[in-house]
Formats: sequence, structure tokens, C-alpha cells
Amino acid sequence: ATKMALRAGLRSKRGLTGVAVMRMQSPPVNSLNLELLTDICIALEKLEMDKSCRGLIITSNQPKVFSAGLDILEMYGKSPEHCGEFWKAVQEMWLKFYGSNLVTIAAINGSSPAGGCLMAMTCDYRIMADNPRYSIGLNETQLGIVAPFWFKDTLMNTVGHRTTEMALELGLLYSPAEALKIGMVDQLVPEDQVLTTATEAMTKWLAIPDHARQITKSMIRKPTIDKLMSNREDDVKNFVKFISKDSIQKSLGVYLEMLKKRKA
Ligand SMILES: CC/C=C\CC/C=C/CC(=O)SCCNC(=O)CCNC(=O)[C@H](O)C(C)(C)COP(=O)(O)OP(=O)(O)OC[C@H]1O[C@@H](n2cnc3c(N)ncnc32)[C@H](O)[C@@H]1OP(=O)(O)O
Repeated sequence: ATKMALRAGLRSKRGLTGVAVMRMQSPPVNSLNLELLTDICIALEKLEMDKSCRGLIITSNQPKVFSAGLDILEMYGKSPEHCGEFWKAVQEMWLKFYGSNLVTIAAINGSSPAGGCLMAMTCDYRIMADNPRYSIGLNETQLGIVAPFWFKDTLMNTVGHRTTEMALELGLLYSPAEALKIGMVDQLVPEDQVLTTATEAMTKWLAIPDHARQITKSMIRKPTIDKLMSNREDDVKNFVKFISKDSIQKSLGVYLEMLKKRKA
């Protein structure tokens, strides 16, 4: 059955003029598969071209989860061609979000491991639900895989060098309180206030003239974006080579089994 992957629309309610809210809606856990990534990119592209849109809040319509990260089933037991296509879509999502001209705010209303954390970190500001059962971080090494350089760069730009060493090598998942402490998220609020707080924060960001904010954002992020832009094809090749290895496929299989057992 086809499902709405996300809803994006401009609303104009209580100071929210020109702000789109994108709600990821890919049950059960918003894992980022090719379809969802493509939908997200198309929606962002449209908003980016819409002169009446100045800001975007991204959140989840799934209970307890913002996004479970990349869909492991897109990388497990798939052909090299498929893995390559998938990886291009992951790159595209990152490039579009990290380089967005819009004010982007992540309203993180649930757990956000790996690619989910990456997506949140591409935003200008992060608000997370203050629920100790939720976690966020780049846990790739725990799956036996290696986060590529642009995941690392995004983390480093967010939390600094030393914290990145610890976070990435150990594949740490942080509670909301810990994530706030290291600067991975900017604000914690009760779960039912995540979206309203995001709109309040948006008002503050939109008080700055767009052109000044956009040029400043670009000045800060451009070197990181250029690094991937000039290495896109090599990065795809590298990913396909890495993910196709028997040992890596085996690690992913073991991890998927663990996810299923944990549930039982
Ligand atoms: C050179 C570069 C090379 C490689 C770089 C590759 C980079 C990868 C980055 C990634 O994003 S890898 C993905 C990492 N994600 C995770 O480790 C998250 C795993 N999921 C969870 O921890 C939990 O599911 C959750 C905390 C997000 C939610 O927990 P809960 O609400 O209890 O749900 P369930 O665990 O029962 O999950 C429901 C259902 O969904 C399946 N699933 C969960 N996450 C994924 C996923 N990322 N991909 C595919 N499938 C996923 C899970 O197995 C369950 O499936 P059932 O069939 O048992 O219903």
C-alpha cells in the first residue's frame, strides 16, 4: 500500500507565515529508504524555490521515533547498483539540508540514531523531547560500519573535535540530557511542547534578514559541502565497495537479528 511519506505545507498561523512543517511518516520508524529520501528531497527542493517560504521545521509523525536512520534493508543483500543509487540519495539529502537557504529546525520528538541524527544535525537548530528513553547519536561503529567523512564533519562542526572522537569511535548514543550537554541538541522541552517551541525558535531566527543569515550560513558550511561535492563519485564507489564486503554484510545481518530479538 502506498503511504504518505511526509506532509509539507506552508501554514500561516500565529507568526508562522512562510514556515513549512515536514512530518516524516514512514511506519514504523521513519527509516530512511530510497523512497522517503527522494520524497524529502523533492519537498525541500520545492520549498527552496517557493519565494513565500523562509523556514522549515522537520519532525516525525511516528510515535517515539524521529528517524531510525538509514534503512538497513537498503544496504543488506542488495546489488551494488542498488547500493550506489541509495547512497546517491543519502548524499543528496545531506547536501540539500546542510546547504539549505531556509531556516531549518529539527523538532526531535523521539529517538534519532545514525542517519536520523545526521539529518537533525544538518538543521540550524535542534529541539528534543526531554524523555530519557529516547537516544540520539552516530552509532555506526556499533553496527560494524564506518560513518563516512561528511557524517564525521557534520558531527565535528556541531560538537567539536574531542567529543567527536569519543562519540564516533565508540558509536555513542546519548540521552537527551547528555546530548544537550555536549551540544548535539540545543534545547530540551517536554514532549508535547517540541513543536510549539520549534515555532517560537523559528520566530527568533526569522527576525534576522534572510540575505545576511544565508550568506553567513553558507560561509560557515561551504567548505564542508565542497568537500563532498568534489568527491561525490569516489564516495559512492567507496561506499559500494565497503558495504558489499562479506564481513560487512555479515555484521549488518547480525545487527538486524539483534534488533528483532530485542523486540521479542
Ligand atoms: C563508507 C561508509 C559506509 C557505511 C556507512 C553507512 C551509514 C549508515 C548510517 C545509518 O543510519 S545505519 C542505521 C542505524 N540505525 C540504527 O542503528 C537504529 C536501529 N533501530 C533502533 O534502534 C530502534 O528501532 C529505534 C530506537 C529507532 C526504535 O525502537 P522501537 O520503537 O522499539 O522499534 P523496533 O526496534 O521494534 O523497530 C521496528 C521495526 O523496524 C525495524 N528497524 C528499526 N530500525 C531500522 C533501520 N534503521 N533499518 C531497517 N529496519 C529498521 C526493526 O528491525 C523492526 O522490524 P520488525 O520487522 O522486527 O518489525
